[in-house]
Amino acid sequence: MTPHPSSRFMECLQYAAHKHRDQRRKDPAQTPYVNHVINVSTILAVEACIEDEAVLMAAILHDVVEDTDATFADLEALFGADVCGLVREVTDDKSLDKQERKRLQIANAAKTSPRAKLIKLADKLDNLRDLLVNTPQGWTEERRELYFVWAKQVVDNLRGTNTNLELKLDEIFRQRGLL
Ligand SMILES: Nc1nc2c(ncn2[C@@H]2O[C@H](COP(=O)(O)OP(=O)(O)O)[C@@H](OP(=O)(O)OP(=O)(O)O)[C@H]2O)c(=O)[nH]1
Ligand SMILES: [Mn+2]
Repeated sequence: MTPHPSSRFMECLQYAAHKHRDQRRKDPAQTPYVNHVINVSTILAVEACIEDEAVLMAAILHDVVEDTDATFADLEALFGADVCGLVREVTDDKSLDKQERKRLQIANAAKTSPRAKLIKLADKLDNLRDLLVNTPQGWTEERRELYFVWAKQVVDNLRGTNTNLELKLDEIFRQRGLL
């Protein structure tokens, strides 16, 4: 039988597309935000060969609490405690100021579970691939460069999780002279 996406997975896609519907990425083309979360889940399925469905679902939902009116209670009711817990692990606390959130991403990366680390690696890979070709609107060259430096500090605390993803991230860091 041909494998097919589960109805749970399809509902995740539909939910994320709906919640992020008015949000755009910061690239000059103002790509719909949902493209990013689809990229992250696709990186995990295709490039990291992850078959753990809760991880692929949490990748689709990874920015939905941070960036929309969705709550963890919503995710738990709709998609269950496992998926919700993974999203919780990769969600920044938006009540903190930006500098503190950036510092905590580095510090908390090491304490994250291996399944949530996969999502974080794929998230950074997609953001960095985008930054190689685009400067987000309103960013200076210096800010773009500092994002690569910061992302490497986060990734350094996620290592030992997935060889494929780490090799691809390292290729980018090498290209930028950081490795
Ligand atoms: N590269 C890139 N990033 C974009 C774009 N549009 C939005 N972003 C988001 O911007 C964040 C980086 O910008 P910052 O100024 O450092 O952070 P902030 O948005 O949280 O204030 C990334 O979040 P992050 O905290 O690193 O990860 P996450 O929020 O995606 O988990 C990324 O998801 C885009 O067009 N290109
Ligand atoms: Mn993201």
